[in-house]
Amino acid sequence: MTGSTGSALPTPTTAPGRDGLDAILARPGKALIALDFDGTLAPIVADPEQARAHPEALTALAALAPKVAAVAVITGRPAEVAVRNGGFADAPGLEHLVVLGHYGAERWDARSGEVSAPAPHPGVAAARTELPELLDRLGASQGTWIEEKGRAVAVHTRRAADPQAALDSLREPLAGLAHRHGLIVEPGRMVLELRPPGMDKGVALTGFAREIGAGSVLFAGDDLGDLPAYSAVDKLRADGTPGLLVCSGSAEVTELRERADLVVDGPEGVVRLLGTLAARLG
Ligand SMILES: O=P(O)(O)OC[C@H]1O[C@H](O[C@H]2O[C@H](CO)[C@@H](O)[C@H](O)[C@H]2O)[C@H](O)[C@@H](O)[C@@H]1O
Repeated sequence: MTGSTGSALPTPTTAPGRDGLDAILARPGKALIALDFDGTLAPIVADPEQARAHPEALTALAALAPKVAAVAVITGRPAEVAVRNGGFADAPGLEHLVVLGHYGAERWDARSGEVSAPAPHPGVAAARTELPELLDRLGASQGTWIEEKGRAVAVHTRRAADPQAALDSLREPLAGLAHRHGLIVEPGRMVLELRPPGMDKGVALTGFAREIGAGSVLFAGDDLGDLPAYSAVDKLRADGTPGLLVCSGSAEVTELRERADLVVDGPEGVVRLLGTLAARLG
């Protein structure tokens, strides 16, 4: 499913994907370009605090944004963290950017510079309190650590000697903890996040596409938390809105590759695609 890269626009490998790209090219002013952050716009690193947008990302986004209906970042990160690590605040050309954080529960608008969000779920505080003792009791692998996310709490294993084994050993106990406090577990790349139910990137993407009256949608992601957005694009397509599913390819996650219309080479490939699309839209 890998499309060609370089200065020519790659050709999606599926018919719906080709229709999606054709629709974006035919009526760019109706196109929504929606992008995940970590692993898609920002290369994966061991310390999430150090994750930054690819050096060419802002240039590509700023070139594309004025030519399409909207550009949105849809991320599991708190919105303000994605804005900070992405360098999105006050970025020239991105005056209308929207960042939907916490899988869409939070929203930052570049126009106002403000974040709107619902009241915190009480289960998050309760789970947070129990989590360190639970990890101790389980003898969690060295390198396992807790990320405080405000509206959620996440357990990372990327720094463990065997990250996948460390992650797998925590799945059941963390599912139990989440369940006791009315939360869900969001699995990701060497991370298990305990977060409130009721929102996902698919709901977020569909809502924003409706809000702006999108006539076509491009969504790019790399991780399991992006699958609901893939399903949302499938549904939009079934309902008559063309869409293009882009996978920011990695060796860690294969599920998106199988459903994507176009697989590119990680954030480098995503940024190249965005830049090429902007150039093509002239
Ligand atoms: O929805 P996303 O924008 O993809 O955010 C998902 C999670 O991203 C972060 O974790 C991931 O990136 C880290 C930095 O590269 C990496 O160390 C970690 O292994 C990845 O899972 C973030 O820390 C999580 O809170 C986000 O939910």
